[in-house]
Amino acid sequence: MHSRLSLRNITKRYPGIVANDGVSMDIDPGEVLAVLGENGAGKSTLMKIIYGATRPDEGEVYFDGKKLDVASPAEARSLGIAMVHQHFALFDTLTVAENVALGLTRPMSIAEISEEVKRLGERYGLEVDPAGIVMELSMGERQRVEIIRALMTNPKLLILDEPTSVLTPQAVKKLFVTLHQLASEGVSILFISHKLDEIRELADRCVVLRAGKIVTSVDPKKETEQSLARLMIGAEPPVIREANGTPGDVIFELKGVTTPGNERVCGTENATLSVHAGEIVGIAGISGNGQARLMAVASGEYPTRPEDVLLFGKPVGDLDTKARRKAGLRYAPEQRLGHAAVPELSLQANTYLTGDDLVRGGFILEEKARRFAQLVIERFHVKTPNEKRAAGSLSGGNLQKFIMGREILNRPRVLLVNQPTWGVDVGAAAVIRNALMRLREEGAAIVVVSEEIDEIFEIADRVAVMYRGHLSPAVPKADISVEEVGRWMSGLWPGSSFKNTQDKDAEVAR
Ligand SMILES: Nc1ncnc2c1ncn2[C@@H]1O[C@H](COP(=O)(O)OP(=O)(O)OP(=O)(O)O)[C@@H](O)[C@H]1O
Repeated sequence: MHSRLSLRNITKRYPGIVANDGVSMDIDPGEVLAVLGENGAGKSTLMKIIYGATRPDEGEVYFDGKKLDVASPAEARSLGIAMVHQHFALFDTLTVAENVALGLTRPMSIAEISEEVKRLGERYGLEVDPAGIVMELSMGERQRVEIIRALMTNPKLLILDEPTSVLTPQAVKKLFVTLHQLASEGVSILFISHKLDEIRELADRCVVLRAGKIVTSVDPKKETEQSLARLMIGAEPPVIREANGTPGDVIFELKGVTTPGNERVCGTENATLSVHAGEIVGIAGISGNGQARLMAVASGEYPTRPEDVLLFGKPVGDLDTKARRKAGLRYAPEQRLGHAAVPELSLQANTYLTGDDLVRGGFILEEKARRFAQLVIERFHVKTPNEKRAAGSLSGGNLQKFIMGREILNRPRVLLVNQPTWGVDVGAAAVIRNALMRLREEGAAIVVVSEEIDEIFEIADRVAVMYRGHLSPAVPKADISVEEVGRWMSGLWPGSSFKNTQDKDAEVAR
């Protein structure tokens, strides 16, 4: 029997970097293989080569025993190779069904596609509205579209580049059931994840990439999370610092903010939150429950009545993001490319976007910006040859580190962060979380929206949950358990108007 896929001596160089360095590996039919590696280790590059999105400089790819020279993703798909990307490869202005249509290998009408999207969504717990415009979907919903789109091509090899980063724990469970089912039907699965527990749960085998080379191949079920982290980094992973210091005055408030939603975007309903200097409030919840709007309201991207948002006790609801930055509030949004950074611009030029002190009298202070970009790269261990590189050429995790570093090193008094460690490896996640803890110790008020309950419990002082636009009270972390937060994620917090809901979400949470 042939391997489903064999790689022989794959090498890919980019200016100044060998992204893949003589990689050889095999994957059998029905095997689930995880690829583990730090940000920038070369995982995505390898997947793109298999999928025909990038050409290797050297080496061969064999699929079902036949030598392949895949020139394009369309060709890969027609051979039975499907990929779920880390950076969603969706067209923002098209509907879900239209996006799916673009990835199909056989012609289907939009009506047929919509039916199929619904059917697959229900079967695999990946519900999404086929008529929804992608631009207006949450990250979690976009991820679901990507996965459904891949499944619709009936792949023999399914490549998943961090597919669970924005899925709820329940959706991850369902996805894993789906993937196990697909594997038992003979589909080979190549899976990139930074979540070591997921690798242990899902994969039959795990290869570790370090600086473009495979350093080892292990049975992840025989490893611990600690030992996997050590294999990946080549050293002990950093430890998260303990929270020190007591919170000060309330310096940031949302005062019963109600904003209209529409069919696609969840608004907010009487959202109230007070954040003290020197504390981190974590907001848990499934994405698409109003977190994006809440952050837009808090940051100034969605103006409200002045008195809806208070910064240092002053009404700022009608001020834009720039004016709020001037007053000491900064925001690191969820979407790295397009929202937080311009992919075509260099890292240095991306510092101008929120670096108000890098521009004077309409002129850019080039040298200051260059030094600042270098400082971010150094402090946040961003792997890139230099600050002149385009943001879009960085690996996903490295760009995330750069964006977080850009905002944190500006020393904001209030920091709003949406998914701070999305797609970031365990070592780098510790760097980011520690930087947030340090900022908190220095007296900043920090709001972290995260779908990772573990992350919230690791860094937050108080925990709140968002559900259908409603924000729960923020309670001290010591007063609530992970299970309870899980229940609150279905709106079941004390005093909530959803307390008696018997809907599907609540069923799932139980
Ligand atoms: N188009 C490109 N141009 C220049 N350099 C690139 C390009 N694509 C990738 N690289 C570089 O190749 C290296 C490997 O990147 P890759 O995206 O494969 O890493 P990764 O292991 O997937 O990281 P992450 O976990 O952060 O997604 C990185 O140093 C990256 O900056």
